[in-house]
Amino acid sequence: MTTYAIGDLQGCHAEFVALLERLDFDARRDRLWLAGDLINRGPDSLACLREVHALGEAVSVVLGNHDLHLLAIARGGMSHKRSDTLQAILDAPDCDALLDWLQSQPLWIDDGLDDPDRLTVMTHAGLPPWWSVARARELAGEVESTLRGNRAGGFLEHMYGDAPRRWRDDLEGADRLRAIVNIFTRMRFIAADGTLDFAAKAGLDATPAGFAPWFTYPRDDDPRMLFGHWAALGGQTPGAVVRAEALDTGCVWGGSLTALDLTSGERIGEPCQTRHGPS
Ligand SMILES: Nc1ncnc2c1ncn2[C@@H]1O[C@H](COP(=O)(O)OP(=O)(O)OP(=O)(O)OP(=O)(O)OC[C@H]2O[C@@H](n3cnc4c(N)ncnc43)[C@H](O)[C@@H]2O)[C@@H](O)[C@H]1O
Repeated sequence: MTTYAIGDLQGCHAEFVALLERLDFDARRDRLWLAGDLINRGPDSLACLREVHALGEAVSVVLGNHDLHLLAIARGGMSHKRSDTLQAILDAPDCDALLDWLQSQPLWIDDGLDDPDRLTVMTHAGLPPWWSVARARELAGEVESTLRGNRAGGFLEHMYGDAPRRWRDDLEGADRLRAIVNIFTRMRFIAADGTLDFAAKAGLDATPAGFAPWFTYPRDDDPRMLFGHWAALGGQTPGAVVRAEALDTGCVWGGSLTALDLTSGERIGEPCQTRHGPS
């Protein structure tokens, strides 16, 4: 059995299928971790969602900001954005089943919790230095149980926003859940006091003054942290002082789709077939 972690699909279905073929992936034998943002911007989000859903127990997924955006449109009354490519999902006969499945997915997955040397965690955007693994897992669980419960619609209605920009343990209600979502699914640059920047999305040469990538801050523990979300990193984590491994190599922007073999550390790439994202 081989476990592979793959970065943001963003509707790049042809590349996803080609990558699985290149890996000789067998759902009866192998396992897949997907870093979220399965959909949006790319050409075939519906096929991506169906493909991942059909993999059943062979796949573990964390939710990304674009996955939550789809849920917010479908079930939180939010509006489409101009660059969205989500309509085919909303019009599909199996839309409800796909969305029910998506809404039940976690913000966080881990393996090897009982062994600090083997401990591997995955979230869409990363793990901030101020949360231990146990604390982060617990906080992800607060959002996951809300999404699975009867307050999900209200949560999705109030999920959007950049405030509060800094985590506090005494945050409550919608602010608390929004802060957790923003940290796990939108974080890139943070300040030393824990303030998040939501404006900068390019590479490290555009680091805003007073901020630094989340993986350049030390932690008290040393988990292996897999994340997607930040396409401009191109799969690199320059300056990292923790074990952070970037998986989003910007397939939708003309880059490639990358699979990381979690045991050997080998990276296998499938080039973008057609540049899909808006310029
Ligand atoms: N609580 C909440 N509040 C608000 N929104 C919420 C939310 N929860 C969910 N959302 C959703 O999240 C979005 C905001 O998230 P953000 O993370 O703020 O922004 P994004 O533009 O959607 O980032 P994306 O996920 O597409 O990342 P990528 O690196 O691929 O792309 C980012 C940029 O990188 C650039 N890029 C890609 N490859 C590059 C490269 N090689 N070099 C330089 N730039 C590159 C691209 O041009 C692109 O502009 C909202 O639009 C909303 O839909």
